[in-house]
Amino acid sequence: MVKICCIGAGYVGGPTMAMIAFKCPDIEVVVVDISVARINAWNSDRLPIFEPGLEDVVKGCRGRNLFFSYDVEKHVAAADIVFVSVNTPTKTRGLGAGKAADLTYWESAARMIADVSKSDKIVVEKSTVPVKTAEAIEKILTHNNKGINFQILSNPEFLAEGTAIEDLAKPDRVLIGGRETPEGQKAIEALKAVYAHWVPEENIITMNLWSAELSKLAANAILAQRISSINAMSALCEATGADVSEVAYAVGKDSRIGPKFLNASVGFGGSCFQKDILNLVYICECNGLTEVANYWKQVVQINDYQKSRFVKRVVSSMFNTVSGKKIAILGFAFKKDTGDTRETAAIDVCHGLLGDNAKISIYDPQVTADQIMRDLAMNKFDWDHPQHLQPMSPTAAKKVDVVWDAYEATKNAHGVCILTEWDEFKKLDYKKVYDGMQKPAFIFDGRNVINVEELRKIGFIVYSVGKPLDPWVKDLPAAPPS
Ligand SMILES: NC(=O)C1=CN([C@@H]2O[C@H](COP(=O)(O)OP(=O)(O)OC[C@H]3O[C@@H](n4cnc5c(N)ncnc54)[C@H](O)[C@@H]3O)[C@@H](O)[C@H]2O)C=CC1
Ligand SMILES: O=C(O)[C@H]1O[C@H](OP(=O)(O)OP(=O)(O)OC[C@H]2O[C@@H](n3ccc(=O)[nH]c3=O)[C@H](O)[C@@H]2O)[C@H](O)[C@@H](O)[C@@H]1O
Repeated sequence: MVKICCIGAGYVGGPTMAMIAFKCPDIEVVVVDISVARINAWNSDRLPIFEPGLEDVVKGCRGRNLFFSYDVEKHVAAADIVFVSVNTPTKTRGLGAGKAADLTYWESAARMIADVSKSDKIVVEKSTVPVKTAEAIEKILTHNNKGINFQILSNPEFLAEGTAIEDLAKPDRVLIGGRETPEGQKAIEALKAVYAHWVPEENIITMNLWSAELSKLAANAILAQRISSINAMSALCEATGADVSEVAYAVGKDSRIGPKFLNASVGFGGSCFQKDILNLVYICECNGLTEVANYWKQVVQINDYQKSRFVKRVVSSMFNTVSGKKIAILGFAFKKDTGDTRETAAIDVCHGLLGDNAKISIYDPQVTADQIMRDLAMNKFDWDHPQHLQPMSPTAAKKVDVVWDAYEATKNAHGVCILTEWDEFKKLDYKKVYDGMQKPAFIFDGRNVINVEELRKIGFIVYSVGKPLDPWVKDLPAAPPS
């Protein structure tokens, strides 16, 4: 029986390995992590991450051929194929801080693999890593040459949170990069055989290591670029009376462009887009490609601009101050159908509003109060962030209240900001929300989920990203000086 061990039981390691175990009953899969709490949660009825459909897949094979353990070394030693799916965050200090990928976790995983291995192994890069990482990993794995053969493969993951199970069950493509040697090709075939249990052969693409590593960064950069492109258009729509949804629809009808990833928003979030683009920028700079680096940097800068533009809209609409006013925040996760808050636009928007002394009341169906408080108190690297988005003092957290109901959050509020596109926000009783609020009642839709006309009829002053402006907002400057 082929044995797989995956190091890292996070948003990628957990679901991807669960899918492999589910689809390949003849393979034993053990997911290991240094976090005991995370492993305990994977072994419990309350999984550590919220992901539609995940529970059924895990329950379908846990204890059969899917296991979660914190006995990292034992399971790595026993495996034929070791996936590494540890975090690769942006460096916060030292050389390349604020841009380069921090490979500390990867390096320590690789050293451990080298130390405990007694048999040949295929080591698979599942984490998103800078191009050429495999070369460094090879050096680490072979540093205490015990005659063991390690083959490194790059097998980047393309799942999106909230749709991870669908994405894993029917991937657009599975990418496998490896050395162009007979041993490298043999390793590629071995990994291909795992995916071939459920992925059609034509969707399994093989290539050289560096192309596979770079393809992952390129895909995320291009996806994020589409969002920044439409968000940049949203600012122009507001200035001209065009409607960004209509523009996106018209543009997306061009079969060369396609309709996906053209939803204007308060800004993209998530653990990867910003981190991977910054990483790409750093790699370009290291290769002397200044113009290319500046091009991609702009995708992140437009995203920061969009978040800060949203905050300015809120403040300027409400008589240029939100000081002492209650603002309801509906949605804190970086997108719907996940409880993940990493790099969510909501953090920057809340910082901006707190910076203007607002009192905020937050409701998200999947994010805990503890998580929100941690997010708002954390120090974020301040690369290129405008002044009002700088880290706040811990005392500011006292002005934050987290509640478990949208109506509670909006009660007595002067304004409502919708920051995540949860389906339930489309179905709220907005008459009830309006009746419970201070007047004039403002609503700022950062996700274009509400029916603007209906809400205006109720009496709300409505701002919706990229939509024709409410007469109230129209007469105000789009971006007053900070
Ligand atoms: N979150 C996502 O949707 C996607 C993430 N990725 C990439 O996958 C990688 C992992 O991302 P996530 O799963 O979101 O991160 P995560 O933070 O949820 O999970 C990483 C896990 O690795 C564990 N870990 C770190 N060092 C370890 C070590 N030495 N030994 C054992 N366990 C260790 C941590 O405790 C943590 O539980 C990143 O490189 C990310 O860019 C790629 C595609 C999608
Ligand atoms: O490498 C990764 O981590 C993953 O990053 C993204 O997945 P994810 O961040 O989970 O979610 P997305 O659906 O891409 O959304 C990212 C952000 O963009 C925003 N978004 C998305 C689409 C859109 O049209 N507009 C928009 O503002 C979302 O609300 C969210 O904040 C990619 O879609 C995945 O393919 C990739 O594997």
